[in-house]
Amino acid sequence: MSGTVLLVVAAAIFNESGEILLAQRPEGKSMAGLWEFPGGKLEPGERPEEALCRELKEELQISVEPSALQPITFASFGYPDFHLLMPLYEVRDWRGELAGLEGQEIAWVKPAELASYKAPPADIPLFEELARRY
Ligand SMILES: Nc1nc2c([nH]c(=O)n2[C@@H]2O[C@H](COP(=O)(O)OP(=O)(O)OP(=O)(O)O)[C@@H](O)[C@H]2O)c(=O)[nH]1
Ligand SMILES: [Mg+2]
Repeated sequence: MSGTVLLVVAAAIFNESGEILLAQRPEGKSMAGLWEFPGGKLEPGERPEEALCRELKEELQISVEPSALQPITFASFGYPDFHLLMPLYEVRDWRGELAGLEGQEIAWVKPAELASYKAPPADIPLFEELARRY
């Protein structure tokens, strides 16, 4: 059994070619080097959509309207020290120049090629679902 439930919000950002953005977790964070969806934890009092828009601004410099977040699916995964609950939202519209602001590498990946990126275990079923759906 893992401990407390941690709510993390994440985005599948699609470009006009239908590729999805993955970001590489920076050195010094847990699971450094693995490829993941941009996003993060909620701050106290935040709504999930509000938190995701804030994270996308902080991590990628883009402005996204909460109304532009479309729910796709979610991850529910037991890590040794917490249980991750992570809704994944589709994002196709944003303002601003997209750039990795935390020194993270980014990649635009065709849905069918997601599986070749090394990712946190919680993300594997999400990669499979995206490859099926898009
Ligand atoms: N953002 C994000 N986090 C994920 C994914 N998959 C996954 O297991 N996680 C886990 O969710 C947790 C929180 O994510 P995070 O580190 O991005 O949180 P954060 O942006 O608030 O960063 P911080 O901890 O530096 O404040 C981490 O333990 C992370 O490993 C994913 O695809 N995207
Ligand atoms: Mg984050």
